[in-house]
Amino acid sequence: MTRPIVGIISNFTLLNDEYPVHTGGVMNMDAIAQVSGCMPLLIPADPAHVSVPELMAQCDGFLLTGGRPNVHPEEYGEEPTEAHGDFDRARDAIALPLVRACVEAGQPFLGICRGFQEVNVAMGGSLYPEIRDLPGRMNHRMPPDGTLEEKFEIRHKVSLSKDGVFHRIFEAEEVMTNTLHGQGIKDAGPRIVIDGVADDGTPEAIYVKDAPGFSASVQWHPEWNAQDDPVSRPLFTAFGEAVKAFAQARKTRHLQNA
Ligand SMILES: N[C@@H](CCC(=O)NCCCC(=O)O)C(=O)O
Repeated sequence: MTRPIVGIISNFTLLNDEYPVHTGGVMNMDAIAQVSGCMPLLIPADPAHVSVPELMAQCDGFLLTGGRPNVHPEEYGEEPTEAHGDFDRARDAIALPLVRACVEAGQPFLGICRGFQEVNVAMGGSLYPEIRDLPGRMNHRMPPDGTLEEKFEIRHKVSLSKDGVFHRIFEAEEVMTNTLHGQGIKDAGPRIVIDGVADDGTPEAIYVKDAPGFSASVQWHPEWNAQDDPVSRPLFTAFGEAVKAFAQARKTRHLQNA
């Protein structure tokens, strides 16, 4: 039996500073294959290569991965400044309409870090360019130097809404997470529910109100140590179950209409 397919939204990278490639972290693939129980398929996030309807037809769910470049502020009605850093307009052009199409169709997605920010922007929200510059906020960026273990180290608490979506997934009202981001949610989109926050008030866990499918998204990186981490594992398991249910329902519909 074939596994349901999870499209992994890639990042544009210049290999050796010159050779253009679409990349996806192996830890994302491991999490989807080994914890969610689905087949990971790397998606070139560029409308020159793929369209949203094609992706929706071929994949059963999507992992909106982390990525260094920031969502372009024009997507939420602001002018770019130096503080906004680098962009990936091709990924914006695929990921943002893909989120809206998935919400509409009830197709599951899991947003991680940049992916979490994409979900908020796609649903009408905005972002701060650099949250460590805001009064009372801590630095959520990874240490600039050090090993991968040090960069992905568990660094802060996230408090979850009682009886909310994430409380039910984790069976806990507080979880400990890593943190590797500079931006953060400014205004939440009208249907974005902030279901988890860090101690400094930074939104960390969201979902889309009344979305018919799985839409949980997190500002941290659960793909790190996904098999063993007590927070990552239930999140990828819940996502996998949602993708399997969506794939099965779609198959049943196709058979009924054949
Ligand atoms: N650009 C955003 C999102 C940060 C993010 O996704 N970081 C992960 C980077 C992982 C990598 O380098 O591949 C921000 O800084 O807020």
